[in-house]
Amino acid sequence: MRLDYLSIFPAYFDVLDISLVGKAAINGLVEIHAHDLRDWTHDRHRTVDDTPCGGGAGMVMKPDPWGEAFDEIIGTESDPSVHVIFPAPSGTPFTQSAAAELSSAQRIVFCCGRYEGIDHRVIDYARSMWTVHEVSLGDYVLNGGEVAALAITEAVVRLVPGFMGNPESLAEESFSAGQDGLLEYPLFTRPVSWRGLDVPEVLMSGHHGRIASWRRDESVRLTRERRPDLTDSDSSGIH
Ligand SMILES: COC(=O)COc1cccc(COC(=O)c2cn[nH]c2)c1
Repeated sequence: MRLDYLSIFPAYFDVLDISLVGKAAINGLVEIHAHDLRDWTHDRHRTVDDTPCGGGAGMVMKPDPWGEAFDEIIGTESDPSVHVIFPAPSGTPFTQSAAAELSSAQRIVFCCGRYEGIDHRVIDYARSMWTVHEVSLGDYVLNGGEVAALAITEAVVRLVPGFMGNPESLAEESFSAGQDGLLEYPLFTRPVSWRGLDVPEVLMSGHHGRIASWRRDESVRLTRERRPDLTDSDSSGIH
């Protein structure tokens, strides 16, 4: 999998060389390329933004640098196998299933917006050429798409076959199919008693049926408490 990052702060992605993703990059599973959008400007100030047509506060990212960067980084041929991701507050909520789908992509290009956003024609052009995803990580606003791109990268790359040392652990995570779309149950390890707090007895019983039942009950309780929106979805085992 090749990952490209287009940003006016490409140094954000240096961290990928040391993190979990770095290991994947080293063993050839993932190839990382970060690019400075200003490399595709031609004025002395390397300008990437301008005032919004129609007025309004803030600045909008100009389309020209994006178009020239696309030409050089991705090419001028249409190719639906290339996934182009625009993190944005206005995007579709990013989910574990979206991460799973993207984990089989051969190429993902992250376009990190700043200011008030990117000229919409950039997204329209990208949609005419590649597979575009405008995704939101949540109902809040960041200063730019870089942090969101890092989060999406981690969610996707850890699902790439061969990346995780113990793939079984993926099956029991929150939101994974193995959990029926429920939140993960509470986890414990040794010592059995810690600062007056004990591991639930059932987990020390060695009775696998009771342990499975306790874990399911805890997942249902937590999901009902924290994520009632998940309890009605078809994917969750509770209704
Ligand atoms: C079409 O894409 C764009 O115009 C992107 O423009 C912007 C503008 C400001 C901030 C961001 C970063 O994304 C978020 O804040 C975000 C993502 N998830 N939740 C919050 C992106």
